Amino acid sequence: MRRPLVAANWKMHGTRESVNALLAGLFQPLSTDCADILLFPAYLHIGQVAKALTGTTAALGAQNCAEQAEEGALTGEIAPCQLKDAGCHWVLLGHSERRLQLGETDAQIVRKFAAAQSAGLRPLLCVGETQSQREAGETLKVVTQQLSAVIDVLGIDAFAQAALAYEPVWAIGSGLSASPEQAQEVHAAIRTQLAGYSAEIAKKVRILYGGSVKAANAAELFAMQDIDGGLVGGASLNAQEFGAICRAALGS
Ligand SMILES: O=C[C@H](O)COP(=O)(O)O
Repeated sequence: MRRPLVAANWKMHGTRESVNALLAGLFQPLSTDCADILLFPAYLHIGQVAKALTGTTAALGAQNCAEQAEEGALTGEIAPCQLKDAGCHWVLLGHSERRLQLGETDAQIVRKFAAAQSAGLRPLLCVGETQSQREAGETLKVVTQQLSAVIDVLGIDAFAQAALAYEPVWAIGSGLSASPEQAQEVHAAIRTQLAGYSAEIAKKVRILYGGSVKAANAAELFAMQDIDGGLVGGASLNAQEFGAICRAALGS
């Protein structure tokens, strides 16, 4: 049985003050044993969130990292070893906003994945198709290619400590979630692809769904066999809403 994981991606949101208010509102979900909870604040707020999470079981992650594990002369970048030092356990990689708006390639994502792991961070790799790819019937092809890009270079063992998030681009921030059946179809395909390399890893790896997850739809999404939790954007900026999503994971 896979323990549910609910992750909050705060993206480029928040001030020191609003982050403190959000953390205060999250005190109850963070201290209730309903799911593994993971917060991805903006880089600037990592220290502040790390301090607030002391004594809770919640984990901390960064939304991105540099392509090399160690520090060096690379202006404006943040090395995985620095994230680890700041208290991060996880790093989000391959989010569609980075792939599509910043031109991040599979090759870069693979280098970040390797760098993160060698610094002791666990990657949460995002995959997902655009609206036009879905309409062209290319959903499974796109998602399996994004996953293969990592497995082909780093091998299946790279997923022993990692997690995946299926995030259909058309569902992100749109209010239009994939239906539980649409999401389950892709999650099952991802697990089957992993099982082609290692049945053990396929069984263990958590595959989160992301894309307009809210309190109102979380329970039905998390009830699906291969959906092991959520990667929550907008709704994670509201403590009550995110708390309800975490509680929904308890019933899954
Ligand atoms: O990383 C989170 C996803 O992009 C989902 O965002 P959303 O919940 O605002 O649709």
